[in-house]
Amino acid sequence: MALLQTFLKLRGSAQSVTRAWGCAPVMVGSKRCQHTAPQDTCNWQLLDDCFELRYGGLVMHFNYVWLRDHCRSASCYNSKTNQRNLDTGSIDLDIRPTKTRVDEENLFLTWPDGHITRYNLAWLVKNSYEGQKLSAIQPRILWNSEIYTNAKVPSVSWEKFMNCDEELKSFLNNFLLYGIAFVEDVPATIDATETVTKRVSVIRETIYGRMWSFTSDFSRGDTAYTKLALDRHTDTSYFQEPCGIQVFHCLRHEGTGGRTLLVDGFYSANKVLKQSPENFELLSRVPIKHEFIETLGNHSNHMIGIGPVLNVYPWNNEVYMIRYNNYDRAVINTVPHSVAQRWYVAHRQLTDELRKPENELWVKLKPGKVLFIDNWRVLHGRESFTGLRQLCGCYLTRDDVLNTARSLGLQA
Ligand SMILES: C[N+](C)(C)CCCC[C@H](N)C(=O)O
Ligand SMILES: O=C(O)CCC(=O)C(=O)O
Ligand SMILES: [Fe+2]
Repeated sequence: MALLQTFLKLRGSAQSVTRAWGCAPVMVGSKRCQHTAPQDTCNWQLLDDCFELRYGGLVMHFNYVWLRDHCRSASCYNSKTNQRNLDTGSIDLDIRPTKTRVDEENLFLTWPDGHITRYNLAWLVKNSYEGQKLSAIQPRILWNSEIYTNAKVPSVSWEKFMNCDEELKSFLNNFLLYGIAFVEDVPATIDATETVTKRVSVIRETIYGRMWSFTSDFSRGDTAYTKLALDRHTDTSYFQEPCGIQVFHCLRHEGTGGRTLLVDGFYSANKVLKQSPENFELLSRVPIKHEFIETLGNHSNHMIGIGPVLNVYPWNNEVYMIRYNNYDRAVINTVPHSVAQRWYVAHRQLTDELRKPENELWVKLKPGKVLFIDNWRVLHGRESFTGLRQLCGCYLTRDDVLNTARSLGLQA
């Protein structure tokens, strides 16, 4: 199936991408000049408000302050620490190069004070707005139940996972591609769950604790602590920064039901984008509130998170986080009545997609099987159950998981 081989990314229609600081496409004026590099593959011209470079099949536009600001010379940039030395505040905002030259691999710009900046052309391709737009920040395989099942994503086993970096890498690679990943044969204890988790990254302590373990004892003021079914949702939508990763390990269940539901939120978001860019836009622009109010026993918490259902990178409309929890969604008072109806229509379309049976992946968590969920992408839920059921786990900080992935050479 083509979908399996393709790394899909979510991208908006061209008109919904706003370019606040675009360059003027046509140029008149005395500074206009055209040059061709020796091997004829690189063309450039100094336009009035930007430098235009044609190279590597791309037409790129660079702001002049940007070109001064990103100088990688030793006095402007510390390549040992990868930090900028140059004081951006001291650049003349009307700066223009006094001399421009291109050889096979480099662009040389001489600035009014005589300083020379050398840019490798391939570096410019990679770091230009136009070049960046071509590649997704995060390659992903969007899935419904059939796609995920057919992919036969291998689980890793505890022994190997703990001892072999290649296993950790392939686990993280699958996690980044699909938003879920499993480790099998983990001892059914909170301690072992913590150990397996710490192999991936840093635990995020929250109002629920660091490592948590819960049963249906209603010890906290939330439906999770009951035997009731829970429809698909993301957790901690009421945090300004919802938790990046959720870890689940079912330590015991003597009873029926209690299966876990997983749905790829980005797959559904992509369907909305394809069918109705206007609805996608509403879900990515209109901010709404989620809230957790707890007054139970000695727990007193009031959390509020505000943001759109679909969080997208503004420069390419790639979705990076879905915030979807109908239980915890607060009173909508951030939306004028003229938008409310359209927002509900858009929300309904997303809900209909998320609820399609073919998008549902059901798994029964058993002792030994630890599930990692990308809580910014994959929704989880559960079937109602009977009997004693104990689930333990924790949340992870997202930055640190991505950091581990990058340190192993993965794109994240
Ligand atoms: C996972 N753990 C049981 C600790 C907390 C559950 C939090 C549930 C909450 N309604 C939410 O969606 O964030
Ligand atoms: O009980 C479960 O399987 C999951 C409940 C839930 O949604 C949660 O704890 O976040
Ligand atoms: Fe949850």
